[in-house]
Amino acid sequence: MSVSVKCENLTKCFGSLTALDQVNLTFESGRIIGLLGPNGSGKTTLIKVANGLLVPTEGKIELNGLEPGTESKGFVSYLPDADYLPEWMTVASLLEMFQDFYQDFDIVKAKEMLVSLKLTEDRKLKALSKGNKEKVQLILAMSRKAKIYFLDEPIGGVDPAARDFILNTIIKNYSEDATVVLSTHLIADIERVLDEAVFINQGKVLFHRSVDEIREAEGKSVDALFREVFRC
Ligand SMILES: Nc1ncnc2c1ncn2[C@@H]1O[C@H](COP(=O)(O)OP(=O)(O)OP(=O)(O)O)[C@@H](O)[C@H]1O
Repeated sequence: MSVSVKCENLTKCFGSLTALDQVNLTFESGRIIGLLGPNGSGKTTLIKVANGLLVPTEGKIELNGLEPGTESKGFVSYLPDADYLPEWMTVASLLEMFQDFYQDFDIVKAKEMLVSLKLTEDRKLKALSKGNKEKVQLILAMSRKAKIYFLDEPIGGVDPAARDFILNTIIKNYSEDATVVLSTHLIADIERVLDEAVFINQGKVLFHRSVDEIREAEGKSVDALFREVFRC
């Protein structure tokens, strides 16, 4: 295993608001890590900084030793939390676009996943329901043979019946030396696939532990611990 994501004193301020506050984290390859925290805790901000959409105010993040930029985009697959693809494009044309953009895009795998989720290629994105649009976006992100995946709320809008398929897709489709960092509020659904959990609150890391260790030491699930730590 090698270090694939490293944050050193990573800080991001929006005016007087500190969205990320001196974050120090190290993620190794081959791990699936859940970024868990209440609304507004800084999860999306961290993922955006990692993907070069936001610039740190202080500190840095490195992806396989590189700061986010053109080179890192070649091996980092990013699923944003909001719709980001042109709505007028059909699923088929999106597959072609990804194939043109990313050398590591596996179109055969993407097509197989579309069939499994009963999605057809001829429809325009704008004609799809919210959940089906999310499925298409996730399929595109997971069909890259990337080294690092950042998935911001990958199953937020997806119906419970499809969630298991999608989680299995995530597990099945990432290679053993890749790293998956995902943010979610659906901890109970997702924790079975997680190796590690980062609890984050008001931009600060509360802890970063292995999921097995949490279960053994605390005698409860990650979901139960989350509810306890962040009880309103
Ligand atoms: N572009 C921005 N301008 C100003 N403030 C911002 C901006 N983006 C995020 N914030 C603020 O930064 C903080 C962290 O937001 P972020 O979206 O990272 O939280 P989150 O943990 O992803 O939340 P959620 O679970 O609700 O998606 C919040 O207080 C948010 O209002």
